[in-house]
Amino acid sequence: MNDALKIFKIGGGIIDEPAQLRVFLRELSRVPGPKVLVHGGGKGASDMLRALGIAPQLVDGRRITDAATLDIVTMFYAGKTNKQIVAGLQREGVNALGLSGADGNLIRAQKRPVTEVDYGFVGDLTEAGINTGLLRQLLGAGLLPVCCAITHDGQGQLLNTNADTIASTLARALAPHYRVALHYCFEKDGVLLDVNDPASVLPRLTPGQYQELKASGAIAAGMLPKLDNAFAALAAGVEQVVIENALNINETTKTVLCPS
Ligand SMILES: Nc1ncnc2c1ncn2[C@@H]1O[C@H](COP(=O)(O)OP(=O)(O)O)[C@@H](O)[C@H]1O
Ligand SMILES: CC(=O)N[C@@H](CCC(=O)OP(=O)(O)O)C(=O)O
Repeated sequence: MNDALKIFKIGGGIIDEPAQLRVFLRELSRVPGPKVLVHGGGKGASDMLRALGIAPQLVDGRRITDAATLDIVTMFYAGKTNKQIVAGLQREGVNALGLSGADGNLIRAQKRPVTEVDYGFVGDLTEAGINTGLLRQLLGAGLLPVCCAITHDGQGQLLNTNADTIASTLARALAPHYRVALHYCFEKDGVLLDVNDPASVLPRLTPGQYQELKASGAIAAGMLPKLDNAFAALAAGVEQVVIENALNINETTKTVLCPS
């Protein structure tokens, strides 16, 4: 039987709040067994772009990434954010190793083709682009890989890739080698029936319920691409997919996705 592996994803809402990030990293250090952490940081990147006089542009939750934007998000995700998270894990006694997709050829992507929207330097992923051999070696050496949202195309071009998609694709690529649990962690306790009522956490969610709640507007905005990625992982052999509060990853309140 394969070993268990937990993949955690955190986004900009948590990363932007140093006290919350610290709580998450402490809780993560208490989770037993091999782990991978994937992080975004979209909120802070948008703040930094604005501070530098560039208006952030997002379409369906995906950032339009021109050359100047790519430079800044690379510095922000693969530099400041990744290294602060790694340093935070070291403080908790966890030997973390920060990586972009170019490092060790970890994540090779394809520049998104131009259709009605030109996303610029945005990378699309397939499971074949994930260097599972490297991840298995790092995990075998007792390291905790910390992966940021920057990938590469193998021809020297860095690309910006949505971090929810990276987490889902890593989980799918590693599913033949481990019993993978994928944890999407954010600032709420799970998927809510009413986004304004923190107590309305759905303990389980099926694809059918998701479609109904999407049609009624109860599930919207950033939760849509997150759940699309999450259900794709579940359908592709990832054993468990949960949506939960980054501050309470060792607690029981969360949304567990069910195949039917
Ligand atoms: N039904 C829902 N339950 C929980 N969150 C929801 C729901 N519908 C919309 N959302 C929104 O989705 C957001 C999460 O997506 P996003 O901001 O992209 O997260 P992250 O940056 O952590 O990846 C929540 O902060 C919330 O505002
Ligand atoms: C192409 C694309 O959209 N890339 C994302 C990568 C960061 C991310 O996904 O951050 P969160 O997890 O905090 O949303 C972006 O630049 O916003």
